[in-house]
Amino acid sequence: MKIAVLGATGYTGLELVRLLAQHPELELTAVTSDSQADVQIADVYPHLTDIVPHVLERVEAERIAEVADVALTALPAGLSREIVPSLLQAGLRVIDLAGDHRLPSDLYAEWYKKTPPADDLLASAVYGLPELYAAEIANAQLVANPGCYPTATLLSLVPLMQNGWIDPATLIVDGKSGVTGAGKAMHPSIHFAEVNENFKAYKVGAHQHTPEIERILTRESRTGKEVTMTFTTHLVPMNRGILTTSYANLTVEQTTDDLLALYADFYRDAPFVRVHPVGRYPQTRDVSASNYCDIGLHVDPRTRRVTVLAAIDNLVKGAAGQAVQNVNILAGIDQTTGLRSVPVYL
Ligand SMILES: NC(=O)C1=CN([C@@H]2O[C@H](COP(=O)(O)OP(=O)(O)OC[C@H]3O[C@@H](n4cnc5c(N)ncnc54)[C@H](OP(=O)(O)O)[C@@H]3O)[C@@H](O)[C@H]2O)C=CC1
Ligand SMILES: CC(=O)N[C@@H](CCC(=O)OP(=O)(O)O)C(=O)O
Repeated sequence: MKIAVLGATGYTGLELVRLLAQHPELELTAVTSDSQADVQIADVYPHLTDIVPHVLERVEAERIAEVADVALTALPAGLSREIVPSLLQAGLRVIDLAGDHRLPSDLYAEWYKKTPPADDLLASAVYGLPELYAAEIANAQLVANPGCYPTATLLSLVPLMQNGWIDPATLIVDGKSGVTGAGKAMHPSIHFAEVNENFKAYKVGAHQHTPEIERILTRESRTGKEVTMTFTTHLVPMNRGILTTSYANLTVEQTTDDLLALYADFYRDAPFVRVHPVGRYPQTRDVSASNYCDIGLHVDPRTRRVTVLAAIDNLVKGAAGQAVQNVNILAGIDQTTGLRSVPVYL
């Protein structure tokens, strides 16, 4: 299958290029950029010298459809919405890494403060979390690749939601992200001096991933009751990685061992989810540059609350790796193809 990466000069786009350059069955055939059009990608990013020969081009749907079967859009929110319809019309299948096709139009307008895509397009988009929706992804024309925080949060909470073992009204999620999560566009709040030797919350009560997480948890909830949660995101002075910590009251008398057995069973066929044993908890270093999501949990017998932790690499399982996993599913090949790389511990 031939693949085009739109927004190849951005952080997730570059990660897509890296993964596709070493993928045994997918072929990278086009890369786009607006600011660096007509320049060889290796001249912009010398680490790609002698590895990726492509010249960056401007987005032109018909031309991309001539050389590719699938377009991966690693573009800013709002821009994907403008470009995706022309890609679909040109006959491409699309995996959108931006948030534009993950929410119904009212929630998108409210949380992204942008004009939403057309309702029929949103209705046709499949939410691309392979551990839950692989069958739907396989036949999709448009896949909405999940957000980074939602990937870690959903994988760490869905087993409990499906079984009704937590009270969703008590759910609190803390997210911590490395700085590449914000993309390469410079903003004063992510200036080196603002981030280095500092730790701060951001978008408190206003993070755009809140409705994405709540909707999928509601869809997967045993009771079907609408889930609302408290969600607070924090910026960590490191390049890659997300760690989420979720807290909720248990509705059952289960122990840590019981819950871990549930998770082990739930993810028995999920090659990228690793459930830690009792007393071991995920850390970002264990998943860095890999497509793994590590999960660990603890039931506090004093409070009857569970703490669930998950770690992912925001650029890989939180974006580009998950997108390649989704392409593998579209292509009908093993979903781990090209994604089995060992995490980079140091
Ligand atoms: N970073 C992360 O961890 C995650 C990001 N996402 C989402 O994925 C998308 C991409 O994110 P990220 O890679 O971080 O973003 P970046 O800001 O790093 O990259 C954006 C890309 O879009 C291109 N671009 C910007 N404006 C235009 C334009 N007008 N026309 C054509 N191309 C344009 C840029 O190319 P150039 O500047 O060369 O023109 C660049 O290649 C975003 O929607 C983001 O929210 C999702 C999950 C995780
Ligand atoms: C550290 C940091 O700033 N991270 C970004 C992640 C953005 C993102 O992934 O945006 P969409 O999923 O909405 O496209 C944030 O928290 O907004």
